Amino acid sequence: MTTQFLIEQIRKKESFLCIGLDTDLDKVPNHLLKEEDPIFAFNKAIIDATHHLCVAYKPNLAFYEAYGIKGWRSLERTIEYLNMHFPEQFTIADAKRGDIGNTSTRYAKAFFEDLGFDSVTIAPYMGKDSVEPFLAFKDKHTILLALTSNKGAFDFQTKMVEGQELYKHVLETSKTYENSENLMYVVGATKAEYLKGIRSIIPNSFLLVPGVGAQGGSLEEVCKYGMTKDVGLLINSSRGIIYASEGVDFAEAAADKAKELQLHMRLALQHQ
Ligand SMILES: O=C(O)c1cc(=O)[nH]c(=O)n1[C@@H]1O[C@H](COP(=O)(O)O)[C@@H](O)[C@H]1O
Repeated sequence: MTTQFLIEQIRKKESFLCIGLDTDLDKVPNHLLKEEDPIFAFNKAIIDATHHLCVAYKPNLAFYEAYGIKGWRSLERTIEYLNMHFPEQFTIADAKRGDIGNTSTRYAKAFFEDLGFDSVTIAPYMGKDSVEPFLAFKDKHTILLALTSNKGAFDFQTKMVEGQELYKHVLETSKTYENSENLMYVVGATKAEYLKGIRSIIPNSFLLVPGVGAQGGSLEEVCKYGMTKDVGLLINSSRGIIYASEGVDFAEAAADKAKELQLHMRLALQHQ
């Protein structure tokens, strides 16, 4: 998907919501456990109930890999379902990969070609030759971890290196990579106060912003400091939406939560 198409979808739907499909069999409603593929049945119901309110879905690979080959099959069915029925949705494989060049190329093929995702999350720690193989794919997006939402972000990411925080080096250095126009960045909603500084380095890039809802980040603050003229934000919520109810009404409850966020986003877009 091109960035331009994503921007058009955001304008059309008045939403920059990304729904995280962190599907956990300990949390899905009991009646679904009788299904042949309960993870896919859950994801399908969530997608059917929410697709008009969001522009992106982000399955987190850990939740699928935890169930071995069955989990991988559920992931495959989920991305196939999205690509076939909702091709306007931007899809993110939240895999947090990155390795030496020839290995990164294989990861890129797995997520972009075999599974058919639009984007993948990547850890920047191994540097240029670990990131560029992902960037080589046209109309595919590499979402680099910049400043993450968790407490551990302060262990390394905010440490001063040669007079500047490490995450700022990640932003600046990655701009010099080949095909850097295919980069997006992760910035946690819990770190909204850093967004002004981040925007001074990457004024236009899209940011994937997790951490609203269950982790306590503020949607309003993220919009205030992170929004660009082309919006430039995808705000993710996973647990806060998909586990809004444990009962048979789980998909409707998820849609209600998604709608709440979308209404805030509509307001933010109107006041842009
Ligand atoms: O890359 C991510 O998506 C990510 C980066 C980050 O800094 N923090 C973060 O929470 N995430 C992911 O975003 C999702 C957040 O889920 P909730 O806290 O349930 O909304 C999880 O899948 C996390 O793995």
